[in-house]
Amino acid sequence: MGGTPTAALRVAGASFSYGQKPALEDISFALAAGEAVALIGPNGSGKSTLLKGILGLITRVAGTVEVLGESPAPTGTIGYVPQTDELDPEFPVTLGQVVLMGRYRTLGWLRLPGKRDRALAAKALDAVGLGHLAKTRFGELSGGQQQRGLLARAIASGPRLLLLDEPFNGLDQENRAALVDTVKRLKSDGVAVLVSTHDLGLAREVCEDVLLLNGSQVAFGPTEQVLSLENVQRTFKAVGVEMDEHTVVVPGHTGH
Ligand SMILES: Nc1ncnc2c1ncn2[C@@H]1O[C@H](COP(=O)(O)OP(=O)(O)OP(=O)(O)O)[C@@H](O)[C@H]1O
Repeated sequence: MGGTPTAALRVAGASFSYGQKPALEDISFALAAGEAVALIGPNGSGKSTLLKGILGLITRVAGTVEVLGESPAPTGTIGYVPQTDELDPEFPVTLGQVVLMGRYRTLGWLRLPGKRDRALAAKALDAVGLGHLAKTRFGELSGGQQQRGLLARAIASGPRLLLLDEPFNGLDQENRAALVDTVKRLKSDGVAVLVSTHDLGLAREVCEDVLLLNGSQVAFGPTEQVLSLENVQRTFKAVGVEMDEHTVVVPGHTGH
């Protein structure tokens, strides 16, 4: 038969807008099953906008977005982990209940979660190494544990494409290592991962490709090739930008 295999995600000439002028313009890239793409750009460059645009939460004013060759995405195929600072810290539920919520979309409104749903939620929580905290109130967990809990919620829904919005911000070494491990395992199970991050180490460690953004696409391609100092300087539009193993250092830029 031959031909190009269907990408988990294919974005072509896509622009997204909150109102008058597009917030993000002319994005084109593809992501295969079992692979990961890192989205890298300064604050306000459009990383969250792209993830929300792929989810259909923000208006696409040009181009196409296909998930598993279909548009709109087939129901239940995308998992999404937002930034934790978008959460209500008083969320009055346990970690186990948060993860079980990952099953609701698959279930639809009329069925209550059954034994299989509970087993899948427990398995997802174990996958992020937090099975022992299932009964802890979500708001009492550390930021890193909450982030891992939200990842478990997304995993419980059985996604083929996982969108992660800066999951590594402010994580200690233990939580970071646990997240890296989980992402690697998901990839080996065939899940495609699109992750926005300021962590160049993460991009190098788990992402085959990098998409550099600043209101529009600066570059896309294999990680080592695209993450050059010249490209990163163009993306951050700053003279004197330096890179070390993990971060982009921009003079006068506070980052997160
Ligand atoms: N709800 C909104 N309404 C209008 N404009 C918005 C909204 N959210 C974001 N924007 C604008 O869209 C552009 C891209 O923002 P976005 O949040 O996607 O960037 P980001 O790269 O995710 O930033 P950060 O690293 O700070 O999370 C910015 O110019 C921002 O001001």
